[in-house]
Amino acid sequence: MHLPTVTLLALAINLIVGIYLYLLYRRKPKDRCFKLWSYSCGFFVLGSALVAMRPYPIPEFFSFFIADCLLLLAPVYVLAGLVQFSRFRYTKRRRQLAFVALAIAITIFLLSYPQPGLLSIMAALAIGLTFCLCAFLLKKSIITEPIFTRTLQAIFVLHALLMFVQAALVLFHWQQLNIHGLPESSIYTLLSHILLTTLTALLLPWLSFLKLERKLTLKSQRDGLTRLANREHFFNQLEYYWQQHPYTPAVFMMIDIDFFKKVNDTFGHAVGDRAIASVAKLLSKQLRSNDIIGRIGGEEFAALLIDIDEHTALQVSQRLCQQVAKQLKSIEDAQVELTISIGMVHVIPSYHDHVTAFKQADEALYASKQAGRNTVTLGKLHSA
Ligand SMILES: Nc1nc2c(ncn2[C@@H]2O[C@H](COP(=O)(O)OP(=O)(O)OP(=O)(O)O)[C@@H](O)[C@H]2O)c(=O)[nH]1
Repeated sequence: MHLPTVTLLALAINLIVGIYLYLLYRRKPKDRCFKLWSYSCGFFVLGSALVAMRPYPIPEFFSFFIADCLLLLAPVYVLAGLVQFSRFRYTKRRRQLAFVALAIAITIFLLSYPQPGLLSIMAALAIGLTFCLCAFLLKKSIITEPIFTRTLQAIFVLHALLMFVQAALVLFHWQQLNIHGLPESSIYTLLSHILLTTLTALLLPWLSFLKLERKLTLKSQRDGLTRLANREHFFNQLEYYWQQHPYTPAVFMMIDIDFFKKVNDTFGHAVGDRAIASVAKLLSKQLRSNDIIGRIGGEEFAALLIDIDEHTALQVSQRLCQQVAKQLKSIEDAQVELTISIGMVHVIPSYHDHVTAFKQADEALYASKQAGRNTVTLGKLHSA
């Protein structure tokens, strides 16, 4: 294997990917990750170019110390770009810690650069640890595309292992290090390092595309006013539940705000909107996180309470009515006295189809309205 040729190829690819990422950043300046990753490619290219100059008479300060600092900054910038795809909170304290860690690494590089072997070990360990952090961040990723995130994570872990192997190789061949501060046997780890870096640079932009896709999907499933599932998404979730849990009992619930027309007529549409949003917030707070809830009409909501018996469901729904009446006595200084009516049916998906459940719950809701509102009616369902 001719190392200079492979290095040149990797430099060219990273340069092209770096320019491509920078152009993406110029097109979408809000996606700062593209800028960070394009800088990362730039650092890798500059660092590798300086490393390639080691056999030539240029000061070791540049070909060793500066080169290894640049090579370390490459994964650090990858890491910084990954933060926005994870649930990791980048607090002020964590930022300070990151700067301290980077400053320590650079000081160690500075102290060890006259000793190329030692510098190789330190650089490999620092780069390896940074790749471990990248894999850790991806574990907390908001991207729900397991094949993609796991592939990228595997590349980071492999890269980290490779760097640790390289450090071990230098340590075990301390007496026979070449001009680069590396043993001859490390040529394969170096080659793999170059290939993995290039592969990472090619894969990273996908993260941003997947995030955009996720954002658009979420937007199309949510109701703009309440942030609950919209009608279509609610019924999709319902169908999915019917298929996945045929024998788990559940309660299908229809919820409607009472005399809402009067609220609009008396206080105006803006207060009406706030009232709908407040009821939605209270309902989702009162239900469990695995229950399904959506806004299926103007002032009408539907919910599926999962794995629950009739008696408990009655208690839950009565509590919902009480809490709305108790907590929503005013909206933005307007003395709005909100109440809700509920109609519900107890279902076992394999015995009852969801269209009939919806119809029966709606009839039960009508019965609650007829009974004077601010009340709950439990409808009866016949097996399909
Ligand atoms: N502010 C606001 N009002 C809405 C929205 N969607 C529907 N509405 C209003 O909600 C009202 C619903 O009125 P009705 O269906 O007659 O029912 P109600 O007045 O609540 O009476 P009952 O349901 O019988 O207790 C209508 O006036 C709609 O214009 C919305 O998104 N925002």
